[in-house]
Amino acid sequence: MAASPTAGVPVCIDDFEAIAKSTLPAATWGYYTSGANDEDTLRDNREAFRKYKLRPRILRDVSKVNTTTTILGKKARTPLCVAPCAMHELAHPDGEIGTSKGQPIYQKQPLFISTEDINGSIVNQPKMAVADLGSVMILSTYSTKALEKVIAANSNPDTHYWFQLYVYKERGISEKLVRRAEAAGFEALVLTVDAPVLGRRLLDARNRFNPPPYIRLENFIEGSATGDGTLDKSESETFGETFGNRGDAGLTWEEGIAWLRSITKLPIILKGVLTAEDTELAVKYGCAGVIVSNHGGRQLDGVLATIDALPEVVEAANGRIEVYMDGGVRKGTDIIKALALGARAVFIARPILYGLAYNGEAGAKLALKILQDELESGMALSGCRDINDINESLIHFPGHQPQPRRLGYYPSKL
Ligand SMILES: Cc1cc2nc3c(=O)[nH]c(=O)nc-3n(C[C@H](O)[C@H](O)[C@H](O)COP(=O)(O)O)c2cc1C
Ligand SMILES: CCCCC(=O)C(=O)O
Repeated sequence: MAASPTAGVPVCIDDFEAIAKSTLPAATWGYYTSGANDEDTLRDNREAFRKYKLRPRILRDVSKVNTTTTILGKKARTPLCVAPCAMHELAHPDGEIGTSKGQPIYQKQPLFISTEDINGSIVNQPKMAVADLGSVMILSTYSTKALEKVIAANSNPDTHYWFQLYVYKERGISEKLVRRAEAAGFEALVLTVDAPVLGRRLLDARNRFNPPPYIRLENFIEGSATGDGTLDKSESETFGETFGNRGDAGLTWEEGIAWLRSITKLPIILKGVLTAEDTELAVKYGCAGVIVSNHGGRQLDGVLATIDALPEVVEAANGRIEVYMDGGVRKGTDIIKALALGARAVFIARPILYGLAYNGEAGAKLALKILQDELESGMALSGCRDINDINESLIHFPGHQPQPRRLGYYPSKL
């Protein structure tokens, strides 16, 4: 874990986290940071990356590194994407619009953050001499800015918006959200399937976490400028209770996925797949992709870290659908390891919230820029010019090809 920032300006994601911890109200910090129960999975998500070591190649021309790829067949300028997170306004009034506008722009050159940047200019005013960069942002059903506003705030055609969906017992609520997402220009629906009930988050229970009154779940505000939904939360319910009372824990492959497919032509991505068996079913039920995710350790505690579950899912998908991952990604080399193990794209959640908490839109931009810079420098240092150069041969893991050589293996004359 990196030390906390010395001059107050974050230079890595752990710095943002340390600042968020000391500045956010305790209950918000608790909601953002915590996992379920003992938080074993929360910890494992990060720790597991360390087991996979890199096998860099040398003396390849890496004077230019290109992170362009395709996601669901559409051009993306980087495989670094934004996962859905409820209530960005808890971090900063810019909310999801700040995240959205923060996403497409980053400074293409120089590759590394300069002293000048560290001294502040990029923090307060991200440089505009930048190449626009686009990838995917998934907007949560529980966003604090209405879905129409978030998509309208972006002008970069290379940025793709997907809408994350929870299915409610009152299907009409979910159907309305689907219709609005379609009309607004969202390109895919991300159905979160690891939360039939809410995980037991002890910190939230102790804090009796409830968003402050100024927080509006704009996708549900009836009669607002853009919202026409009907899910309003009663005063006495906590956020978690609302979720438990309205969400449909009875959802199944046969009925639920078939229902969703029957009401939309948008591609459906399942978020929260951890096994080969469910990957096979996702293919069978016509899903376009799966996100290997354990909800950032917030749902079932004790499941595999996502980087450990990824190879099984990639193997089962066998190129038939795209496989993405999220969970514990905090460094450029984490992204490289996930891509090397077969992820098409990688999503981040808490780093964005910490970026927003630091400085709104500019903070979200800075967090993304740091990760993108780390991805590019990591690729250069591994001898990868192109995303397609990142493959399994970059990974060393005990039991994984190539096998580690035991001491004494080499002939003594060498
Ligand atoms: C505060 C918070 C809110 C979240 N809200 C949602 C949500 O509304 N929908 C969803 O599918 N996942 C949600 N997630 C899960 C993330 O999309 C993602 O799976 C996970 O946090 C990734 O791990 P990371 O935070 O380590 O990057 C949330 C996560 C956090 C931390
Ligand atoms: C109340 C749950 C919705 C947001 C969410 O998915 C999370 O907090 O993890």
